[in-house]
Amino acid sequence: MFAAVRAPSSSAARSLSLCALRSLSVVRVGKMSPSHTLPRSPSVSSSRGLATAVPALDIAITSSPAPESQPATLHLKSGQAISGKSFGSPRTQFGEVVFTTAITSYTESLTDPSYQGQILVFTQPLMGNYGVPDNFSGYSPNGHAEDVDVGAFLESRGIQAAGVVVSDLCERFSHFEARESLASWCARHDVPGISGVDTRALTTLLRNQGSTLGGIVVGEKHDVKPEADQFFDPMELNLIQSVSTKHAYTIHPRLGESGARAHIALLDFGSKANIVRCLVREGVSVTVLPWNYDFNAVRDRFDGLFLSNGPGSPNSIPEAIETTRKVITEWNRPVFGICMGNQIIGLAAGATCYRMSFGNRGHNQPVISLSTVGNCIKAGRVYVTSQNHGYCLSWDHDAPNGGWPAGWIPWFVNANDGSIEGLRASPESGKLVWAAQFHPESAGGPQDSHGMFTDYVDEVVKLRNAEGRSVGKGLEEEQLVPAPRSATGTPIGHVVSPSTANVVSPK
Ligand SMILES: NC(=O)CC[C@H](N)C(=O)O
Repeated sequence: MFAAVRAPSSSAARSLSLCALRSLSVVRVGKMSPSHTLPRSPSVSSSRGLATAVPALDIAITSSPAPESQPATLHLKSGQAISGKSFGSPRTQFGEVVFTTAITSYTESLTDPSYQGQILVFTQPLMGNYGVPDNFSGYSPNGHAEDVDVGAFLESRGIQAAGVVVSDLCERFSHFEARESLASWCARHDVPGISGVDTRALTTLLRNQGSTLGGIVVGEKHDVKPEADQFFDPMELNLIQSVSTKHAYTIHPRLGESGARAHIALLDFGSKANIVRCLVREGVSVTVLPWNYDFNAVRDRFDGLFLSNGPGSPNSIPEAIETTRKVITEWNRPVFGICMGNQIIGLAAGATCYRMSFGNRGHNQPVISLSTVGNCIKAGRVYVTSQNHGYCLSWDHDAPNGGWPAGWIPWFVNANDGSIEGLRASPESGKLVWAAQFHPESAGGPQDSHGMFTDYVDEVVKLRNAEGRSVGKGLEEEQLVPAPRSATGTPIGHVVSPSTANVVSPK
């Protein structure tokens, strides 16, 4: 079944270059007629059904060649091979092959730094149909000022996945926010893709055999099986250090620093931008810290700590586990973790983590809440969630409290596979620590659990008021770089200039 899957033939894609006059950055777009201008309507209906003012952008289109599509084969280390044709960057790339059942939001998924090192297979057959927006067009669909800092649409500045596998690649995209095709976006970010693959059959294979290494091989010798040592497991690397910010910076809410309800520190393991958007929209200032920042040296300058998502294995960052252990044993302010953050809090609390057979990636993962917390999460309810993870906290059914130390309880379980989907400090422990394995910030995905951000920030503000503290002042000016304020700034989840200030040295 996997030997001879063929891509439909098509003429070589013509591509054009698109010059956004505002930023003077040059990007390529897919099939369009050369030398014309795309005007932006001053007022259109947004994808969320709201009548939204859109700033007019004149986009000049000029011809320029796109990478030619070439024969390509996806080789799996387990021996299977599936042929198709290349798109994006015409080069060979190895990694872990994982699948997502998400049917939309390929732009958000591909810019999620948690996909570093992974070749992402989309089970949904048609990909690329609504193109790719300009993250820094200066336009925010919901009119949020803070989108200028973290970008309006994407989860980081570039494509983070190592490669892309699709069934049908749509080259004639259509969406009022689209600026280029999926193929030209991948080419611009030097990311290889393969189309014409029966991704549903491939997914069945990946589900049956579990976590699988593979490589997209492009060009003349695409069908020659790579040597065994060319396949490598990215999960053995510290991927977090390459995606975490290298310096601390602060983003204030719309009302400015003086209007902030609290000041939260975010340990950036490869944070999705929407975590920052969700926090800032709750009216707090957020200081984004490198993954190995010595938070304990500055913790009392903040009202709460947030631990982000991130790529790779949680065991690759023992320094962060140790920092977190100190935080949750010595500090009594609210702490929240998402995905990698959940795993780090669990390990710091004394639980263990395992690599799942094929992980949970998609926007339709049901989780059952085991306890009521705040206004959003009620015990016994099912929440449909967005997920992207291959590791999970262990739970030993034969051990007291699942093998977890006293004072820690599971918060959610997955309704499909029974895996642990979050933990919290028990109410009796007096600690204010919660974490979710899934992504309440979504982007993309259902927003059932968005209210967890409101509940967390409310808890932070409640404690601050109860203790009579004023809003945390965050880091001193000289410990920060200026917050990113433009397309040339430093968006979340992207490598920036190095700084060694207050960073724990890796062993
Ligand atoms: N989204 C995430 O934070 C993923 C965490 C970790 N890399 C995993 O795969 O389990």
